[in-house]
Amino acid sequence: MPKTVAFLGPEGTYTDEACFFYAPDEERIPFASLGLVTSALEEGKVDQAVVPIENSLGGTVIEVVDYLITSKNAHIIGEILLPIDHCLITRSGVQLGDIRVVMSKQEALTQCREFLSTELRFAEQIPTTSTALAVTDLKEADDRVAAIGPRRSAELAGLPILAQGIQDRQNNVTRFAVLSSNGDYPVDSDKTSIAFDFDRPDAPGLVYGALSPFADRNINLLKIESRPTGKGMGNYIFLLDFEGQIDEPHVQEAIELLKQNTATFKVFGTYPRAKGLAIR
Ligand SMILES: O=C(O)C(=O)C[C@]1(C(=O)O)C=C[C@@H](O)C=C1
Repeated sequence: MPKTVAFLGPEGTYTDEACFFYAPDEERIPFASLGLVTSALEEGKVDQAVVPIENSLGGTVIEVVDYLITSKNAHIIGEILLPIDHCLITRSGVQLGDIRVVMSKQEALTQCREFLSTELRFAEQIPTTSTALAVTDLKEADDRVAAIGPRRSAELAGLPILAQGIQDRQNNVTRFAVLSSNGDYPVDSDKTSIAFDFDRPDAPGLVYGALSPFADRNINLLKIESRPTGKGMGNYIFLLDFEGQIDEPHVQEAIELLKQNTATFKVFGTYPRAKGLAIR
């Protein structure tokens, strides 16, 4: 039986493309928002989900990282790096000077900040649940409205592209995570993502002390960031990506030492690191 894989719809989103790249032969199911995608996984309605987690211009997709922090079921089992090339899409016959409103997912608006602030500086920006939804909504909108989305979403909607490559940098890439509710990890895993917070008040050397067991064992850290815990100003949970599989002895040693100072400790997943960009 094919697996069911949830993704952020409708058809034509960047996540649709990443999901197709990951699971061309599985049953791919679109959901109307990221919240609905993660709930479907959490409630066991689908086997897996593909979600955007980080962009090279805009940084973390906060909604997804906050879901991973609280989820009881989700594990990262893979990642996909997709080049992101944004198009300005309109109804037919519309010129740049006609546009008063630009709709897209907030992440896409953020990635096109320079274009929007120079070419469309007086246009109102309206966030939508996905880029492709903004594009399909154009069909019911008037000529003053434009959308930012992938070329494929314009093709699917039969709408013209007024400008392409409007993101602030040409080498714009989004990292997507493949999430599973099954705890098994892929055999060829070589990257691990964890989260932790400290069991003691802030003090000099706290983060240094937590990370030094990784440096001492030659474990390459790939990413570190913090998110507020919500328990008050100055309370953070740290998110760490590093090279290595969770059950390698030197990784286990570093984690055991780290855990001596943590209140919360969670493994988001151990999975194969993306070897290159997903080719279209
Ligand atoms: O709206 C989409 O098309 C998506 O797939 C979501 C998303 C995101 O949230 O990061 C994915 C890639 C781009 O960075 C912009 C939007």
